[in-house]
Amino acid sequence: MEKKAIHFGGGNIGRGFVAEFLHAAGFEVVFVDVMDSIINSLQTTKSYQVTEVSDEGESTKTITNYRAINSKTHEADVIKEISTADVVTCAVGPNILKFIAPVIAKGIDARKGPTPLAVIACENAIGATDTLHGFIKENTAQDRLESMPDRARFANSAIDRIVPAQAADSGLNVRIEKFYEWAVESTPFGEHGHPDIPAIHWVSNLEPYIERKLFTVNTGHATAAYYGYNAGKKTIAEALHDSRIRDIVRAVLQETASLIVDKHEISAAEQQEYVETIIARISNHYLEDSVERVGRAPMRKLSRKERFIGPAAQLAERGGKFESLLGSVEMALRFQNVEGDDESVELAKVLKENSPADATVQLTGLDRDHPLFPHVVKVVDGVQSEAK
Ligand SMILES: NC(=O)c1ccc[n+]([C@@H]2O[C@H](COP(=O)([O-])OP(=O)(O)OC[C@H]3O[C@@H](n4cnc5c(N)ncnc54)[C@H](O)[C@@H]3O)[C@@H](O)[C@H]2O)c1
Ligand SMILES: O=P(O)(O)OC[C@@H](O)[C@@H](O)[C@H](O)[C@H](O)CO
Repeated sequence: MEKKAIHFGGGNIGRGFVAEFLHAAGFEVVFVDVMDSIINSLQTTKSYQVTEVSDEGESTKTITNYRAINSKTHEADVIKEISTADVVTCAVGPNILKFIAPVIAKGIDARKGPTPLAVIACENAIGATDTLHGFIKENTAQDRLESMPDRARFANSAIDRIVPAQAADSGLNVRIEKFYEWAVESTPFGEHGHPDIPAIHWVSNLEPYIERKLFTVNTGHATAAYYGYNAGKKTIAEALHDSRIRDIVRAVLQETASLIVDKHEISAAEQQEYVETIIARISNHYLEDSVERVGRAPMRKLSRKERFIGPAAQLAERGGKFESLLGSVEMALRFQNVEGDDESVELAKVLKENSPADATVQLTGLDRDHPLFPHVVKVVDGVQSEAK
């Protein structure tokens, strides 16, 4: 029988990464989304194209064998599909996980087969599948919790591929970079074994992969985005073309590299090579990735486990250097009232209505007695003072 994957989020990474590799692995993909326009296009178009763009030219793959369901209007259909699926993935954004959990919980509860469903959240966040699992448990009857591992297994992942916002006239087609990395925990599947998806690199300990990815790719990317935005640059490539910003990105990545090397079994030389690859990737001008997309949701990006405060807090605890990361935090705090970005509006409000210390607690989740706390308060105070 054909294998079936249910994928929540028919957006950029959903169509341009997850579905591509599920399709290549022989899965039928059922997209679930709440946006009518995406669902309608997926339902009426039998194929779309994923085009890799780089200095070496372009290469295109055609994706077929998918269906699409709107979970807003057809929840019962989604539950039925999950009850007979092999895999559930999602790429909806970390803040949306709580909204997709109830329908996944119902689908899992309705399962009868001998093999548990594999649930893999593909979001830029540490422990995103654990977070989703927590919400699914909250939406499952108490007397069904103990037997849930018979029906579903949950594996965290680290996912890396730059998929910028797509041109308005591109339809379902996606232009992306060639590079990709998809690491997923293998241990949760136990005796059942993990699903057969060749693009996935199965690992027993995900922490080095997700920390290295989030604190290098995303820290560097977001630093370029916020410095670029504040300097009037349009794209990440344009920001990195500015030697001042490029040097700052390098300085920030030197700080996070010291943490990665110190904490994980990754040598300084290997990390340096990784950093160079990342700088080359995010400088890819064929992608036309806007500073607004990469800087989106600044409150999420300033939160405790995220790309700036996450490594800076660990460095502060270990007596390491974090001054350049504080510069990125300052630039992120200035990403206010950006059109189309609700969090940037909320950020401006939090900064306006709170004392520096209270705003720091609210935005970063740092404890007041954490060694990083006074340093961030100073930065917050500085940004608040400019607005007065
Ligand atoms: N774009 C990238 O380069 C990239 C790379 C790696 C990881 N990611 C991560 O993937 C996730 C998605 O990013 P994206 O760039 O594809 O964003 P996107 O906005 O293009 O796609 C998100 C999709 O989720 C859908 N959605 C929202 N609420 C939903 C709900 N309740 N149920 C079902 N679908 C819902 C949206 O309609 C949209 O189609 C984020 O966590 C992001 O950090 C993105
Ligand atoms: O998706 P976000 O908002 O967490 O971060 C924006 C970009 O840095 C991100 O989407 C990258 O393009 C991606 O993580 C590359 O793998």
